[in-house]
Amino acid sequence: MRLIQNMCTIAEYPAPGSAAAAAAECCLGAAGRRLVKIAVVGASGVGKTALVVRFLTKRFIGDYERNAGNLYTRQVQIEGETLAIQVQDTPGIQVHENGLSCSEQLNRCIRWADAVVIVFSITDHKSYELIGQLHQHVQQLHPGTRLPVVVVANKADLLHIKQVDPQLGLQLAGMLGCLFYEVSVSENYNDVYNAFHVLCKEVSHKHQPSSTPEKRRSSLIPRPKSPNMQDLKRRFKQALSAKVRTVTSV
Ligand SMILES: Nc1nc2c(ncn2[C@@H]2O[C@H](COP(=O)(O)OP(=O)(O)OP(=O)(O)O)[C@@H](O)[C@H]2O)c(=O)[nH]1
Repeated sequence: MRLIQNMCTIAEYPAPGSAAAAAAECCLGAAGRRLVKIAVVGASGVGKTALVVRFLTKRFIGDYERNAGNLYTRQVQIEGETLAIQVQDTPGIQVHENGLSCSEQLNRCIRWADAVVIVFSITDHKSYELIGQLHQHVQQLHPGTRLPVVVVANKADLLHIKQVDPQLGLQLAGMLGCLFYEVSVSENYNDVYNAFHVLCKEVSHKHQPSSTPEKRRSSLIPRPKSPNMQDLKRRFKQALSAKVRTVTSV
């Protein structure tokens, strides 16, 4: 859903891929911040907008209108480094008899992302059933790489009307190789923050070069041989040639 209330703390960005979004990325680049792009996906009504807004503003505002797909930005500190995060809220996914129905807009958002949050609601079994297919779809749109994904089970405060045991979400996430968070966007900010934070950390580590050019260069410089080894080799050769000489002289 789209946020109705005026949120001055959130910088709202146009859709990914547009000229304005590219300009926004350039600005962030110029500020020298590494950029982490996260898409939030899931069935309709599971609380995607509420989750994004909670993460960005710490507030839960229960009143939203249908989501047109907004892009927001904020900065976070990950292991002493300030990263710029762009979070793309997406329209709810529809399910048809023959599987998922993902619009081209949604596919563009997923391709654009460095990481994905897949949300379901514990009060909606159908939203849980989507997770597997959605995860597969995300990975198909990123061939040749394993995109970091976190599965979020939302509305943990509504236990009296739950249709899915959060434990099932944990098991499924484990099978898919994803991180898992059970949250109540309405009641708990910390869990929401942790879900995004851990994802940013994973992306940040993934993008970190395994070794710096300086390290690589130094590993190419041959190490000086141990004088003892050289000495040993010389003595071994001498002994060998002496033996050869004795053999040929016989
Ligand atoms: N009780 C409770 N309600 C929640 C929670 N999170 C979201 N909601 C409510 O669930 C409804 C749907 O939330 P949205 O954030 O609009 O859901 P969405 O996934 O963005 O929906 P679409 O835009 O249709 O895809 C709203 O009325 C929210 O107030 C939660 O943790 N607990």
